[in-house]
Amino acid sequence: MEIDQAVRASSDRRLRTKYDNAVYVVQRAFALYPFEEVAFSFNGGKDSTVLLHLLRAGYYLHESSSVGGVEMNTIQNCPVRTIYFESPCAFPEINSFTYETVSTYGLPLETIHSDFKSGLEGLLKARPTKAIFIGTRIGDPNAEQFSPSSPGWPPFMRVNPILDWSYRDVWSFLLTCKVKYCSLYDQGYTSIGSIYDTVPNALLSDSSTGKSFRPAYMLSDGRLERAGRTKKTNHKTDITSVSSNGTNNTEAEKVISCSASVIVVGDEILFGTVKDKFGAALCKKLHAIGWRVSHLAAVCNEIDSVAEEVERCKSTDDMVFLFGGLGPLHSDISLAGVAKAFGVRLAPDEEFEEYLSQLIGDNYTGDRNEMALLPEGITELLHHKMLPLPLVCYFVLVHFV
Ligand SMILES: Cc1cc2nc3c(=O)[nH]c(=O)nc-3n(C[C@H](O)[C@H](O)[C@H](O)COP(=O)(O)O)c2cc1C
Ligand SMILES: Nc1ncnc2c1ncn2[C@@H]1O[C@H](COP(=O)(O)OP(=O)(O)OP(=O)(O)O)[C@@H](O)[C@H]1O
Repeated sequence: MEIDQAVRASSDRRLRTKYDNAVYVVQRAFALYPFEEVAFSFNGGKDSTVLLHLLRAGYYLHESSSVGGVEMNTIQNCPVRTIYFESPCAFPEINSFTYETVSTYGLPLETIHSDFKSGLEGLLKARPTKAIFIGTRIGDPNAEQFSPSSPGWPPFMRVNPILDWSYRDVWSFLLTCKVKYCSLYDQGYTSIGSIYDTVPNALLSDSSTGKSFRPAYMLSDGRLERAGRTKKTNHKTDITSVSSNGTNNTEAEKVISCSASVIVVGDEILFGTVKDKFGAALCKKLHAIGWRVSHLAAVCNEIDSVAEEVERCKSTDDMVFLFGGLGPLHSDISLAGVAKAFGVRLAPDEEFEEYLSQLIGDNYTGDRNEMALLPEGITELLHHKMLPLPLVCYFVLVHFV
């Protein structure tokens, strides 16, 4: 199978590890659910293009293991039910790439002309669908690749084989496997939304002409992948600009008008096995410096719960303090929740990963399981890097609001 061969022949150890883990997730899903009850959510974007080829590789390996490898070399396609939410605001290049790819790989396509939630409700009513492959990436090594749809959504399992892939991983895969991708990426688009909210990424602007853009794979800092997306507007008045009657605030008034909310994340708080002392102490401190704390909430270790709470608080308060759920465990999902609330992606700190790989030597591949093998001093260092959520929140606030 050409995808598998290309990755195996590559000298990029990190890519091979990411690929093996992702294909394993695909194979697990094919083993767990009846094939006709699995769907693939495909939109012609780079992440879903990666996913398509991982599905082909996973399906090939799954089928060859179930029939003893006989004649399976001929399987090039993965006839998985494919769903595309086609929007009138989609780029024509995205539409044509999607339809061309569907035809090249013989994917049975179901086009849906409504929003995700109601489209999925209709889909599940029309045909039993237990699991849906999605090309979401959140760059969080602790994230769950199998995650049930959120409360309030129709019930299915979201299967996210590339959840922990970085921007660089996506491009190493597409370029190593030499597969076709949508032409917009060669024109400087790095993440594609609708025609109304997406432009080429200015960081790829060709400085000599100022007119053309370099290809998406040349973006060196994957954290800026969404720089070509117009930011969601924050309807809350900027506290440093004007007061409610339109006049400029004095410095003192600005401080007094600040409001905050405090979110503590942790199942143990909700189970009542641990008492939260930090929240109360923080409220006291804030009150002492003239801030109004409008809300103190405890939420469970779930990305969507954290995201919903942050979303709610950030639209009403000037500052949101959040703590808990920041360690290296699977249950530590706060960073992913904050990122989701801001509509941004967590990106692995590739500079730090490189530093780690120099410390550990050639054996480091970026696999999260290797964390357990790290010498104590480095684990501690890593811990320090992951701990200061207030700083991370600050970073998210400063850069994305
Ligand atoms: C097949 C599919 C399933 C989804 N399931 C959920 C879900 O269970 N809960 C949720 O909050 N959003 C769900 N979404 C919405 C996505 O999380 C996300 O908001 C959407 O892909 C837009 O992402 P973007 O802002 O990166 O373009 C789903 C989307 C798709 C295509
Ligand atoms: N309109 C859609 N139809 C079907 N699936 C979709 C649609 N929009 C998003 N998805 C699913 O959600 C995943 C994540 O979407 P996202 O926009 O983050 O990535 P992408 O479109 O693949 O790449 P890019 O970030 O470059 O736009 C997709 O890979 C796909 O599985």
